[in-house]
Amino acid sequence: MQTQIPAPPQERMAAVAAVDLVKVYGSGDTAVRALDGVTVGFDRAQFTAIMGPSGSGKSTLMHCLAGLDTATSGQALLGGTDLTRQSDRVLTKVRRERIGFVFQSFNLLPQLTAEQNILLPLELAGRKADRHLFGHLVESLGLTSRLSHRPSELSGGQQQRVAVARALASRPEVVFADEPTGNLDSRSGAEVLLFLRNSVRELGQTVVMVTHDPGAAAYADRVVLLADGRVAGDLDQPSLASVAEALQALAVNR
Ligand SMILES: Nc1ncnc2c1ncn2[C@@H]1O[C@H](COP(=O)(O)OP(=O)(O)OP(=O)(O)O)[C@@H](O)[C@H]1O
Repeated sequence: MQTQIPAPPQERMAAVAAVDLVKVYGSGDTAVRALDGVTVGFDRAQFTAIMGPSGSGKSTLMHCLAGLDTATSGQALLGGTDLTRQSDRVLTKVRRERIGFVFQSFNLLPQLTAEQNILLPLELAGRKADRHLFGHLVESLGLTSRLSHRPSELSGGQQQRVAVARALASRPEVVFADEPTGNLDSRSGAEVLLFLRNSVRELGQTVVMVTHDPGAAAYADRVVLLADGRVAGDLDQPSLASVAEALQALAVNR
């Protein structure tokens, strides 16, 4: 008799995963193997930082996992969806409806108010805002009195907090943050990182962040280290000291 192997329960499946992911830019003598067989999973309701030396493939990995770039081979899985097999039309829909983005440069629309910026992805997806979640995000990000302001009337820290609210307002399966504190002073940066960490703890949000800053990575539950397009380390409950030490070891071994 054949034994049926039960499928893994949904909650145990990684929110996002790369399976033997390869990305080659260009061809022939000038080809660059930016990802060289990366296999890694990012659990639900966990805050993971991706770190590694410049050129190690951090942005490429994030872009492939977010459907912003296509891998050469392997799988980029969001829930059960392999993004490497989807059309541009489907990828646009996936990015709009299932992923939240926070970029270093905020990327707010200058002609819209903070509130309009926060609600724009929901509007584009034809979905109604969850007013309770909206209220919670705005209040805990300290934006209540800033909702009618345009980005030019906000500080960098406030603009990034609007971008964070925008990323979370649709309850996406994952928030990808690319150097979210890169343009912020240390206090504003800490506010954004604390909020991201709380959104994982309190809202069960999954967050994957690329950063160069060991201090920022220490807010995460886990740090995945890349070197030369491969996974080169994995730290649970990282501290500033353990992250700095791991990065130092990578630099020495290069
Ligand atoms: N569009 C592209 N065309 C050709 N090569 C590219 C392209 N984008 C990235 N690369 C190369 O792929 C490799 C990985 O780049 P990637 O930007 O993913 O690294 P990174 O770890 O994010 O670097 P950094 O920390 O400097 O931002 C590098 O060698 C880079 O030069």
